[in-house]
Formats: sequence, structure tokens, C-alpha cells
Amino acid sequence: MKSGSLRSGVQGRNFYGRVKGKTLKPAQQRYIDEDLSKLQIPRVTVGSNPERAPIDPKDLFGDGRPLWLEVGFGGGEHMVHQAQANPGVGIIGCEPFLNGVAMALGKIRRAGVGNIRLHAGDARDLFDVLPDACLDRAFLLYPDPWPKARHHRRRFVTPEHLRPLARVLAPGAVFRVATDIPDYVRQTLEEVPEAGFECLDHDLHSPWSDWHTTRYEAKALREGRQPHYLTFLRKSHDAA
Ligand SMILES: C[S@@+](CC[C@H](N)C(=O)[O-])C[C@H]1O[C@@H](n2cnc3c(N)ncnc32)[C@H](O)[C@@H]1O
Repeated sequence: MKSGSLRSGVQGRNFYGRVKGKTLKPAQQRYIDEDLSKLQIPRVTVGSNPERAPIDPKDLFGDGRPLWLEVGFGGGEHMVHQAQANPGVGIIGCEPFLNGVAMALGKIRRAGVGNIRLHAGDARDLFDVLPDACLDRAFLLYPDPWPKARHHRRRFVTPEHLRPLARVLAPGAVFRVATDIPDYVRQTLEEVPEAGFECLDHDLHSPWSDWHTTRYEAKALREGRQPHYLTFLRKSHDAA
């Protein structure tokens, strides 16, 4: 996660700023909530649910539609593309970087999509309130690389994140990972199967016909780094 200083005062979009750590200040939270309610996008409730009681995904979209999750959507390019292309699916986007949330809100508004729900925070908090096997697909696109060896345990593809992700994914659900960091590929291929997934594909060109490039990917390509696209299948919970 990025960190930096927060601009003070409500200055339109700038107010989202960058925050240190994961906790939003009350004023930031209010500002995001106001924008979400203007757009009629319910937040996925974690903060106002101190017991972390499971939420009913049907309450998020008002029906039993398939649910997909994008972890760390950045500026929201891919999330909004998927929402437009799949109006019958409900997409939960999760991102603690507030500039990203602000960018995504703009894209959601311009695209006029109504099938996205947002959690402006850490994916682990979201996993805590989702029931078992409720998701049909998950995307982890260019997770923070944490290149130094002593920081590898901070990567998303560790048991701490993958076990709860595996719990909320239904058997047969697809988990897509993209990264431009060769050592991240290695760790992903080791850790994800350990958490109850089967690797279906590892490609250097997107194997996904519905792929939409992300801001991070565009930068990686400009800088000459090679993307890797990995596809996993959630095994049945008994087989995990
Ligand atoms: C390298 S950026 C890539 C963003 C976007 N997916 C893209 O490809 O442009 C990784 C993103 O993951 C987010 N992130 C890091 N840890 C996270 C966590 N525990 N839960 C959710 N998002 C997280 C960061 O805030 C950051 O925006």
C-alpha cells in the first residue's frame, strides 16, 4: 500500500489524498460515503459492523446474481470494464488507496454502471464479513510487488490472505492473477495451490478474451516489463 501525506481541507477530489496506514479519518470516510450515496453505491459494510457479522450478499444487489471480487482495483479501469461487459454480475471492488477510490468513482459515474459495490479498505476486512463460498470469481491484478526479500511476507499471495480468499470463493470459482514481477510469479505458483487452488494456465499474453489493461500494466509495459497472467480454479472445499 502506498503512503504519503494527506492534503488538508475539503478540496474536491484532492481531499481523498493519500493516507498512511489503513484507517480512514472520519472526514475522509464521510466524503467517500457522500460520494457513494450520491451514486447510490452501497459500501460493503465493515466499519459499522464491529462484530464482523457476515453480510448477506443478496442484500448488496437485491438478488442472487453471481458475485465477482476485484482486490486492489487501483484506478478501477478493469473493474468498471467488467461491470459494463457483465451487467448480470455483481462486482465488489476493494481498494484502500483513496486516490484510486476517487478515480474509480469518476469512472463509475461516467460509465453509468449500477452493478459495483465498493469497500474502501483492506481486503482482509472484507473477507471477514463475507460468508463461505459466496464469490464466483476473483481478480488480483498487479498486486503490490514488495520486491525486497524481507518484505515478501507482506505480499498478497501469502496464506494470511489466500486462506480467507479461498474460503469465500465457491468451488469451481476462477481466480485470476496478473503480475510483472518474476519472483511474484514464483511465489504465486507456490502459494496459491497450497491454499486450495489448481493452476489452469500461466501465459505471457492475456489468455482472457475479456481482458482490459490497467494503469499499472500500462506503466509496466512502457518500462519494458513482461506481464504474466495466471488462472487458478478453486478446488472443492473437501479437496483443498
Ligand atoms: C500495484 S497497485 C495495482 C492497482 C491496479 N490493480 C492496477 O493494475 O492498476 C496494487 C493495489 O493494491 C492495493 N492493495 C494493497 N494491499 C491491499 C489489500 N490488503 N487489500 C486491497 N487492496 C490492496 C493497493 O492500494 C494498490 O492500489
